[in-house]
Amino acid sequence: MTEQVKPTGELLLRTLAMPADTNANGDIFGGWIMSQMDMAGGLMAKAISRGRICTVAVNGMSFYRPVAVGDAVCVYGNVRRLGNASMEIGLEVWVRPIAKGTDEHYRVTEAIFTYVAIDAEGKPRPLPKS
Ligand SMILES: CC(=O)SCCNC(=O)CCNC(=O)[C@H](O)C(C)(C)COP(=O)(O)OP(=O)(O)OC[C@H]1O[C@@H](n2cnc3c(N)ncnc32)[C@H](O)[C@@H]1OP(=O)(O)O
Repeated sequence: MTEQVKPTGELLLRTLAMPADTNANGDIFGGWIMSQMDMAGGLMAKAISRGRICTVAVNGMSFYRPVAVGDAVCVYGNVRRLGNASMEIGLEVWVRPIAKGTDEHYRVTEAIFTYVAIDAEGKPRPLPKS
């Protein structure tokens, strides 16, 4: 893993890791983190496509460091590729362990999520031109 000093992309979502989101080790459950990423990327995909979307693929998912209860969890996104109906969005999760009272800010997870713009019948629709 290459240590990044700052996030890539736009801040899409900020939330707090809660006790209900822990796994058997007492750390935050990876599925919860993926869900936050999907929501954040989905927000960006909806804005780009100006309408309904669905998630079709998740690639290159890497978990670098654990997330603890009380951490501020921030999801950043950047557009990697726009196709006819599809959108590849690079997502990074960064943590601020605010409960520790430090200025630390580090990347814990990244992945590329692919979304497809769909119409009311769930069929792919072309992305708007501008
Ligand atoms: C919140 C949530 O959404 S949870 C996740 C739930 N997700 C779903 O229910 C999605 C289920 N999948 C589907 O309904 C269908 O696969 C659809 C509607 C997304 C796509 O239907 P398809 O018949 O595959 O459409 P088609 O072959 O025309 O592909 C449409 C676009 O999606 C892309 N695509 C489809 N499947 C994938 C995939 N697995 N990975 C990457 N891109 C994909 C295609 O490359 C194409 O991109 P382009 O238009 O930019 O060239």
